[in-house]
Amino acid sequence: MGCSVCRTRLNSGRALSRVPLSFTMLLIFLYLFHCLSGFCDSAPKITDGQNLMRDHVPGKVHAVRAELRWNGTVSAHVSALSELQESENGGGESGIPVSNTYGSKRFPQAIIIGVKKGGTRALLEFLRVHPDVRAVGAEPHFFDRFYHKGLEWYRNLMPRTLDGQITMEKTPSYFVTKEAPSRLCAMNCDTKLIVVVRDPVTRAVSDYTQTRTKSPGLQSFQTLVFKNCSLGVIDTSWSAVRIGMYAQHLENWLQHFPLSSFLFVSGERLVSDPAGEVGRVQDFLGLKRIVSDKHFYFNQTKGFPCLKKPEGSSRPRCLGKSKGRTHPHIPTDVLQKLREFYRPLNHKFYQMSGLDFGWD
Ligand SMILES: Nc1ncnc2c1ncn2[C@@H]1O[C@H](COP(=O)(O)OS(=O)(=O)O)[C@@H](OP(=O)(O)O)[C@H]1O
Repeated sequence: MGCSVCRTRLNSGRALSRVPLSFTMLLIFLYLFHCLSGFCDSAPKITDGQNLMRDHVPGKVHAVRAELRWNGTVSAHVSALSELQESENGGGESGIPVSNTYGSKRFPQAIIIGVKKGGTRALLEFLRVHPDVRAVGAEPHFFDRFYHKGLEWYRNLMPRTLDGQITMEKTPSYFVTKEAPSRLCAMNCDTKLIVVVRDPVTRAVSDYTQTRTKSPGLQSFQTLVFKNCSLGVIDTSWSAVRIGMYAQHLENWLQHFPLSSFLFVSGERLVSDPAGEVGRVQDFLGLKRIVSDKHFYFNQTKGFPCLKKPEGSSRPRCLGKSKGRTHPHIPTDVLQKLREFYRPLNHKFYQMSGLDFGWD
């Protein structure tokens, strides 16, 4: 019995030694193929990654997936994929920490600095469809609220980018923050600045609508907008009014940046012709015009253009409920007074920017 076992072992040993090298290679190849199909228990599954990325998948992920199909180095590429997920999620927007080392965190080369309620979120989401744009999801508020945290804190918030990709963020309050231009210039005076502007009257109503959503007991618009109601004097200390005084804010920025650093985007045209406005932005950023008409459709229920395929999703998506709210009715004479107040300021802004937005 013992001898027969020994004989068997000896025979199988000899047999094994005769196994051709090519057969071993075939086994290795089959194993790698098995893993790449997502069945290796020890390796993270690509399908899991896809679920994590359901909201934001950068264009570069497709390239990484392609590499996953054609190369055998599974773990390196899975970690690259994880990195892209984290970057796209604005360094943890999904709440799922993913470790990675792919690309590098850079200061933004372009920032959407304003204006509040202008359509800044729509613009950023449209730009994120571009494979060469990487952006922080949340508003960093570095140059207004968190400047004391230092530049490294700010840089760390940024998604990792590959060479040739543009890092972006949007914080609409920068446009009205006195210190923001000098602070931003101290970081990089060549930063490209994008300002989405919207008719200041509608913008003020939009701003008021948002505040009222948060504080339902808020006084009426007409109570807040006047310093002296009977004389029709507008209260410029009310932020909903002050933010729309674009010429004044631009003047502050022009102390530190040349006009050529700015691109003014029409908030109205961003709704009526999103591809046209995004086209201008892509040119300004020196990007190939990839985001085009074919990326948008008009959603009748929402009443706004939506993305057919947002970054990271194969399903159409509109912006959330806080974008495109129904505005309350404001008496026409109140709106008229506000329009008159803004008229000279708008004209000054048209002169300064070299663009007539046709608000009056
Ligand atoms: N495609 C699309 N979908 C939804 N909403 C759109 C879109 N394009 C522009 N807008 C307008 O964006 C307004 C909100 O502006 P912001 O994103 O700059 O607001 S915020 O400052 O970040 O709070 C928001 O203002 P309200 O309509 O007053 O809600 C919209 O009018």
